[in-house]
Amino acid sequence: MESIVELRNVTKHYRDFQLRNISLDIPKGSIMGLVGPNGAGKTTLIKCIMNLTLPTSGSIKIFGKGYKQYEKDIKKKIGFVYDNPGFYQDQTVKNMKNIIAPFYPSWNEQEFQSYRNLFELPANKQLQKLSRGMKMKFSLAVALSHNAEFILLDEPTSGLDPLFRRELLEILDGIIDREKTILFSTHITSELDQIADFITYINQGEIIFSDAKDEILNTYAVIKGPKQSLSSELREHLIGNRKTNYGFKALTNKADEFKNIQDSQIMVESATLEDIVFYYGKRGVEHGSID
Ligand SMILES: Nc1ncnc2c1ncn2[C@@H]1O[C@H](COP(=O)(O)OP(=O)(O)OP(=O)(O)O)[C@@H](O)[C@H]1O
Repeated sequence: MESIVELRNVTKHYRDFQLRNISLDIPKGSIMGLVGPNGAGKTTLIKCIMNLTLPTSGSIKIFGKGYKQYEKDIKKKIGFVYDNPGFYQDQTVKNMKNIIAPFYPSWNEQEFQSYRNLFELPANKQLQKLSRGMKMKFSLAVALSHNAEFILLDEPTSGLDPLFRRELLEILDGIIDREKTILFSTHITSELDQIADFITYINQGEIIFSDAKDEILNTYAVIKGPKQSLSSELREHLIGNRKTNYGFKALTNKADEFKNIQDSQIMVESATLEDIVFYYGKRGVEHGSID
């Protein structure tokens, strides 16, 4: 499968934070969701992919090309949505669009106007007078109007009302039919349930898993049982163990093995993405200890 984005052993060192050894492939024509808690490194990773910050080490190829030689070519084919895109805030929607459009040889004015109407963006309002959600919509309308092959969205739904969030997901889902590739970061796992083909979960600067969504949902399960069933062997397979009134509750990445478990008191349930993210978040503090 052709990869639109290829990261190999990418690191980024800040004083108090490190993005560690990130290797990632985003297959052409797919939607990848990037999820992780606050401060996990999602925006840092996205900035590396956009060449807005230089990795400390490792290599990045977009459309099979490196930024050193092909920055302009690459950037023209990316639609980037985030909440501080460096637009001139004193310009109106219409003027800012006129400044941006010539940068893209494949700018599609008709498409921009149809998104502007759909998003109810007032042409003559200054950007600084738009709400956060409206600014995000403007950024989105720009990103979707120059026939970008790769669309990168950093928390595009933050600041958007639930109705528009849903509409946005439908738009993203729809444009995939036209062979585009999408990476978007979010805190809302239900959005990934709806549209993502692949999920990458990062925590503390490291990829914990990156795989096809269906594969992930098959790999993980939520395990519940009474305290007396919690053998040391069982603990080895549990992630984010939690004490409950009944006994324990945890995640496992060995769902298959638990399907055949002999202990009739242990319950095995399908895990949702929200479960997976929740239990991994608990991992550092509670792994293997409920006593
Ligand atoms: N320019 C910078 N200089 C120093 N540290 C930085 C810089 N940018 C980000 N960081 C740190 O890197 C860590 C990861 O930040 P990042 O914004 O990538 O996380 P995130 O996963 O996007 O978080 P959130 O979900 O809260 O937006 C944080 O601890 C942040 O303080």
